[in-house]
Amino acid sequence: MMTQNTLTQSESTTGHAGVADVIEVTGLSHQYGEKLAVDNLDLNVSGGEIVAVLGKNGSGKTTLFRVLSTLLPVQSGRVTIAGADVSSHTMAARGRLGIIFQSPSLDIKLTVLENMRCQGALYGLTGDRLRNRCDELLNQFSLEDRRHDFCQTLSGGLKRRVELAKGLLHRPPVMLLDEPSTGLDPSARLALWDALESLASEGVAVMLTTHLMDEAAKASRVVLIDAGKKIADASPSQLQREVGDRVLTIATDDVASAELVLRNEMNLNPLRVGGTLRLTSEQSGASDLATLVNPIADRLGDSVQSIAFGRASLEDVFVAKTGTAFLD
Ligand SMILES: Nc1ncnc2c1ncn2[C@@H]1O[C@H](COP(=O)(O)OP(=O)(O)OP(=O)(O)O)[C@@H](O)[C@H]1O
Repeated sequence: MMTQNTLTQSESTTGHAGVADVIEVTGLSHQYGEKLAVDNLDLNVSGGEIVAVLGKNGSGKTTLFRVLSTLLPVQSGRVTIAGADVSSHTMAARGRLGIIFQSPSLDIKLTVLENMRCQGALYGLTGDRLRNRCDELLNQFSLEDRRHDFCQTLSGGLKRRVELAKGLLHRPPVMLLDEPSTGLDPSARLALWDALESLASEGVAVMLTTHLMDEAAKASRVVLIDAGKKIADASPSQLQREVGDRVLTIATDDVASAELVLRNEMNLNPLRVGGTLRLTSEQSGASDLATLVNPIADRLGDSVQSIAFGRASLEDVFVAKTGTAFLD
């Protein structure tokens, strides 16, 4: 039987084709009834890049992921995966994708190897080709000694590694991951990122969605989305430089009063982020933010809990671009 995941021989791909193979999204919009979830979005990912699509809950990440992974139709705009248009050449596009969903896709009653063999069969891999590819991936993800273990006995991190290995069986040039760190402990996250970096170093285009700032900060590029719109697209360090690189964070007992003092008495333009006030060089007009520390401390007096001078974070970038906090 031909399943959704089965590829015909002519549509399947073999091997990574390198940096020319990219995700190309042009003018993509997606609506659920009246709700515009993705709004005229442009996005490109080249082979060898790890691109994190970062947005708050409800910003449109999953919708974008589902359109790219061919689970939702393209309503408006164009999406190509390694040259295959997902609307007109859906099966070819799917064959060029490795997809890791947020919810685990392993059959926990099967062993690691059995899970991989099932996936291989779906992609038309059999015999020596399948055996050799399984061996290669089990080795790459340090899973050789777990190959005959039932997946229900594996930790969350190991399960994720099996999912990655499964997703790569057919050597896709593009890897899509939806919130890949969900449910992983810190060491499993590190292992996952090692695996993603090694994929990228082989020329695979890696795109992941996340609502975690620290995860996005590890990517080679961050695409920030808000209410379905792309609001920034650059490397984490470029984005941080855009907001002035350095940020003064002021924590006080009464953030509303402190904000008034800074605005009215010191002619500064702080942004309120949660219970703190943040100032970049741009907002303060001061080329050296450090010179503001003592005057602000004097003016706010005892209500100041702390004034911290540090590097801008992706949170500051989000605040600067949208005027709202990332985490409310
Ligand atoms: N099937 C649906 N029907 C109607 N509205 C939907 C549907 N799926 C998503 N939405 C809405 O579209 C918007 C974008 O949702 P989406 O799930 O893509 O965002 P997200 O960034 O992935 O959020 P989360 O991190 O919470 O999964 C939200 O306002 C959401 O409520």
